[in-house]
Amino acid sequence: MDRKEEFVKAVKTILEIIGEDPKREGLLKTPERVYKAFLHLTEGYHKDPKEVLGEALFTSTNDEMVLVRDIEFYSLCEHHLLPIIGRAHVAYIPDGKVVGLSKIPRMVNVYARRLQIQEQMTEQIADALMETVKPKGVGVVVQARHMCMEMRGVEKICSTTVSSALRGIFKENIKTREEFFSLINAPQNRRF
Ligand SMILES: Nc1nc2c(ncn2[C@@H]2O[C@H](COP(=O)(O)OP(=O)(O)OP(=O)(O)O)[C@@H](O)[C@H]2O)c(=O)[nH]1
Ligand SMILES: [Zn+2]
Repeated sequence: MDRKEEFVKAVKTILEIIGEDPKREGLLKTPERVYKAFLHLTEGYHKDPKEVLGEALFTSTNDEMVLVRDIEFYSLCEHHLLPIIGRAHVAYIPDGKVVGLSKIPRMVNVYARRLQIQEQMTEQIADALMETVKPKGVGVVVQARHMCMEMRGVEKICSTTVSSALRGIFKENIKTREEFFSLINAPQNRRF
């Protein structure tokens, strides 16, 4: 049996255990659909985030803060395999090199499309940027809703979890940190 067949068999078993009939018409193709969906939702395991960033590095004399905010993402929590839906705000101060802007959301996606806990994902994003672009510093804030806290468990549908990771000058310099948080929160920086 190949891996796909094993997956399909496992989903059929799950359907039976929850009281469903995997042979009923509406469910016939479900195990295969779930297989395809999970391959997509976890495709980040087969991609190297640092390679993604490394594809577009440009020499630059700019040394002011660059912020890509409101990067929406979908992930899965590693405890319950339920969705984490959120936004990441990623900033850095260049030190001789800037990265192609689109590569930042691409890198966020690579980490999001794995089984995650929010704090780990936040740190991974910061570290990948530090190691690849080698800037003066990095700031990352992630805001997310955890379906395992909304649809089940504690059932708090209004709670948002906020996590941050600061590196280099963002950690050392209070003014840089303040600039970062005010840029994230400034209403005029909301989408126009
Ligand atoms: N720190 C952290 N915890 C998370 C994240 N996603 C889910 N969790 C938590 O992981 C914990 C797992 O706790 P357990 O007691 O082992 O599992 P559980 O019985 O399903 O817990 P409840 O959700 O409280 O019902 C829960 O408190 C979840 O809220 C995350 O991204 N970061
Ligand atoms: Zn969970």
